[in-house]
Amino acid sequence: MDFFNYSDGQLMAESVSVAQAAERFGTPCYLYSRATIERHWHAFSDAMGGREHLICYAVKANSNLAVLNLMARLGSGFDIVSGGELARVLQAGGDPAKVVFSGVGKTEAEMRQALRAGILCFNVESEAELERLNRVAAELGVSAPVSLRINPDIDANSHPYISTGLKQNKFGIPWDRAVPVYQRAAQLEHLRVTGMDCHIGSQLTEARPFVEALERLLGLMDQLGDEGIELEHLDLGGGLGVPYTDERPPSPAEYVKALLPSLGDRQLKLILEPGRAIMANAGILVTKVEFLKRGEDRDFAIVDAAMNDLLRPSLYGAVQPIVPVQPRQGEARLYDIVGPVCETGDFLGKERRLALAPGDLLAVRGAGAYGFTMASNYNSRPRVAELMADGERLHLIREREPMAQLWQGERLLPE
Ligand SMILES: Cc1ncc(COP(=O)(O)O)c(C=O)c1O
Ligand SMILES: N[C@@H](CCCC[NH3+])C(=O)O
Repeated sequence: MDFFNYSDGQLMAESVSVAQAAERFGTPCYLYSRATIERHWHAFSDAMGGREHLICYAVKANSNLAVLNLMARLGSGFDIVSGGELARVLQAGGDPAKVVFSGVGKTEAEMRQALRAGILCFNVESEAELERLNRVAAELGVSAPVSLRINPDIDANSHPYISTGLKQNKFGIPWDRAVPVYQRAAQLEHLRVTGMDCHIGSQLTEARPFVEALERLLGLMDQLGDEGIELEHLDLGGGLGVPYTDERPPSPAEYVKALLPSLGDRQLKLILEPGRAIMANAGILVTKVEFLKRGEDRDFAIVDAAMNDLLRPSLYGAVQPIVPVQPRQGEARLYDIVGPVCETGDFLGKERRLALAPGDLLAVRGAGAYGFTMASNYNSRPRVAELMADGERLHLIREREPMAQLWQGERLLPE
């Protein structure tokens, strides 16, 4: 459920006309809906009933400061994967005590930064990382809160690039090493073992793999309990899918409800790290048709947005709906919707049946997650503006990059 609907033949973002937003701030632009973001966040939180929990929004999905600030105002925690994401969270007013730090390659500098900020815990992904974290914490004279990311070897049935919980993936500590690594962690003087973590993949469309992972982790926790290692929290990661087209994933409420029975009355805080499920359908990418071109066996609609603005179709073959902002009468034809970037793989959608004329506006739906955050300057294209609708109000939350920013920091060689 989102707040992008048609009214009087016009696509609206809440009560804001998308066409007027494009007129005012130009295209391409990302346009988000505050009400949708808040609704999705609450859907997770409300389904928890009385259970102790923390929603740690996955910053990588959309890290605009205005988005992070909305999360902070809701009381959200954050899942980060870099020092840059931590800096953004702090800049946006997020609470460092609600930050979990994931990722396989944390540098010493990032560890220092996070220890100084006082984050909730490090989701440690390898034995070498554990040793490094202990050393860095010792240098600072502090104790680092640690949760081990366990790779439960579970098939998420998602795209191979975004499945993370199989033993051939680079993520997490192998299932069969979990107990000895916990024992090692418990011995290290500058670590405090607080939790267990996993993240099995992204865009999962069924609850079953999550429940399986949860049960595997709970079994492991019981084993650790026998060894005298008691944990305070269990972090099940993110990964709940969204309906882009005809996928039918469980809703956040159905997903949380599927998890709760396995937890029973254990005194354990449940952490979730949703990104896509909160943001994907809270945003659209608005783009203008520059040219229509008749091809041999298909037509092309050449639009002003490209793979550098929204990479998912090119990278994963992801299919996201593309709809007219002001639907017109007339003959609908089959179009490949392509951008101006010099790559054959530069497309936003293939074989879409649309009635189009040059100058028309299109909206790519489901673009609020992994849209702007994966954007690049390829072909020296400035990154686009980001807007947020809030009821009848429209806010510019990131300016379109000025040309000069393209070469900011670059230097010529001396004569
Ligand atoms: C460790 C971790 N947590 C959370 C997420 C968020 O995933 P999603 O956006 O699928 O909810 C990801 C990305 O897949 C991740 O790698
Ligand atoms: N970027 C991916 C998801 C990867 C999630 C990051 N762990 C996507 O757009 O679907």
